[in-house]
Amino acid sequence: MPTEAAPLRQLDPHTVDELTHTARKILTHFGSSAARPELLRRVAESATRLGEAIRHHCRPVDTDDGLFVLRGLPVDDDGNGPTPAGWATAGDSAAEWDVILLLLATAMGHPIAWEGQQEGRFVHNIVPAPGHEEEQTGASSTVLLSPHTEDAFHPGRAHLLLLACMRNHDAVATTAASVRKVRLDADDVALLSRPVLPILPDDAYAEARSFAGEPPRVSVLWQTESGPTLRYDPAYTPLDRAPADYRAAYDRLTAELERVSVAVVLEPGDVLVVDNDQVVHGRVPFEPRYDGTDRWLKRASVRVPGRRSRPLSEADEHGYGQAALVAHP
Ligand SMILES: O=C(O)CCC(=O)C(=O)O
Ligand SMILES: [Fe+2]
Repeated sequence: MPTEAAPLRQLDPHTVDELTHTARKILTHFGSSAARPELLRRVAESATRLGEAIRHHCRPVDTDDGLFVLRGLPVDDDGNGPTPAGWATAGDSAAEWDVILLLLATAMGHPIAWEGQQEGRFVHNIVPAPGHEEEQTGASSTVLLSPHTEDAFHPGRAHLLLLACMRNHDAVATTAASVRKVRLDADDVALLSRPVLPILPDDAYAEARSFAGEPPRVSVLWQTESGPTLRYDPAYTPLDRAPADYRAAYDRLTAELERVSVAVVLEPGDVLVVDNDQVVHGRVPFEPRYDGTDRWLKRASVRVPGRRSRPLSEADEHGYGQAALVAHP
């Protein structure tokens, strides 16, 4: 898989100062990055005052890569302390970055959280966790995290995913594959645009996995005015229930996504912004260190108001009883 330069949006020093000072002020005022309604309100107010440069850097993805990297923000490696041993104990580790991500997310749309994931936090900590090495979740390490749409099981899933790198000593790559680079014949596209199979909730959602309702069947591909979009998570798609021709088309999509996949090695301070309708992302396997110096990302999810990138029928889905919490809608 080629390590390709992702489109880079380099922040200038003035913009970096503006963002970090704003975040520091908010954090000092609230004492914690835990996203209480008052903090989210303050973030929303502050975001409207951010300068034109930030707004420009936070514009939608504008290439078929379906992603970009914001670079230039500082990470205080010593000040951040050890990499948390799991999201549950992360607390206010690198809390200033939680606020920076919320500001960036707010400049792009509405940050969202899930009641059922990481205790409803708006910014998740992605770290390898003992006992979870082989899962298909962000807490895994020794297995390939296969390409997926984030929260593919849910109609309220993010339009944009922000992954900020705090630490990545072993240069472990995030993978990304854009549906806009995939070549499929018209029959495959037609087949995969039909709602044939459901996408079940992933292991990060304990409650949703025991939801009693009938799983809705969903389209994997969807055509929009600006090009195709996708909703894809093979690890949670019961492919054995589909007819052979559908499975074959799905396999060809998988092979194409593999062909166009790129490896993005995030450096501390990088914020990878992925369009969750155009790009599936994953991560290569790695050996966890479990010594406080492990790879450490922070993740925020964004809904973009008014975006029309998905089938209207998604509005009827139950979302397995999971509610997305939307900040300042
Ligand atoms: O660890 C990564 O690079 C990506 C993990 C992931 O899939 C996620 O955080 O949603
Ligand atoms: Fe993910």
